Amino acid sequence: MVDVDPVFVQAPEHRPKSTVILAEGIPLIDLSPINYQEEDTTPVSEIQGLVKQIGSACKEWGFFQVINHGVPLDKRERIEEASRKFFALSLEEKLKVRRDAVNVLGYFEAEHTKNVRDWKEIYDFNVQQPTFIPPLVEQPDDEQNFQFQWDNRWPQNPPEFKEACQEYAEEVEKLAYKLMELIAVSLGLEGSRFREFFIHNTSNIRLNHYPACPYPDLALGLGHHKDTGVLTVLAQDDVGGLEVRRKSDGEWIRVTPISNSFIINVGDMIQVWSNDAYESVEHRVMVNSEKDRFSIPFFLKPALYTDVEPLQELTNDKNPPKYKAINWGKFRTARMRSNFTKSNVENLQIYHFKVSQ
Ligand SMILES: O=C(O)CCC(=O)C(=O)O
Ligand SMILES: [Fe+2]
Repeated sequence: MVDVDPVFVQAPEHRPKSTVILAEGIPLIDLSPINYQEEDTTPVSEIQGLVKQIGSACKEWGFFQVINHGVPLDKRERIEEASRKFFALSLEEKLKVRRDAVNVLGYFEAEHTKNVRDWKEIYDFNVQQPTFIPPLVEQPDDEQNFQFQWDNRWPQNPPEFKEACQEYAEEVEKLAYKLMELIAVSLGLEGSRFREFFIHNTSNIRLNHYPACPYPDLALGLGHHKDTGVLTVLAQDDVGGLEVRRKSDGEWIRVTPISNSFIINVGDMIQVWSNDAYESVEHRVMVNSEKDRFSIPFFLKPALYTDVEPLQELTNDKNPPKYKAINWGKFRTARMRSNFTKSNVENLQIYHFKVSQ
């Protein structure tokens, strides 16, 4: 045990507990009502029921699982297979598409969450290409290295990788937009209220590989964090290890894998838009000493130029805006930087934008 690299070691209060509480309470929502072939055949009452379920899941948990979601299983299996093949390549091969401080997309094996290194390797690609970076996003430290767009870095192997990724992205993105419509309605807004923010979206998909770990009681696959984007649609395999911090009592709850389901979680930007009506929730990933684990989150994110602030319709004299506007591009860039090093400074969080009341 003494030879574990200290960069991976979690502070005692963040280490896994020996007892696991299973997530019986996490809402399981059947999305069949939005997946009728002909739209007008869906009874209104079913949609209303669904909206209600989504609204209370977002309020009480910030986390829920969905089934009958409309994403074809063959597309999901294809990207899962491509991901396994990619991570099985030699490190040298994977490093050919490694991300760096300038281009944020590609392979990365040294990610830190809250300044502790995660026991995982990842591959990121953006759904919409190219991603143009407006000049206001960041003052480059070094003009020559400043990029005006982020490009996906596709590996040569496995040969079907790019196509598998793109086909899956198209489907999972549709699901994310449907969920956003339901969320909008559940907040009393027009279903299309959020659409404008995603015209030049920066949504991305991440392939996560958590190798079996000899120190599962000291390290985490992914340290506790909240997702910064708008909404996450996560495909996890059958190994398990994801834990969510229950809002009601702060306990860490294990999310039991359900085959062909997705885990949905509210991100920081919904929290800001909804003026804290729906809050993003902390989660983390355990590793184990026997099995590798794979997961594939889709992160719905707005355009870089978006100023995210509490929506006017959701604030009033009695419920004044709790946040100042957050420029998504600046926020995202600041967070990206902090992923590169183990520093002692906390990275940028939405509460730094809280209006003092
Ligand atoms: O691997 C998982 O189950 C969760 C991944 C996650 O939370 C993330 O990548 O932000
Ligand atoms: Fe996450």
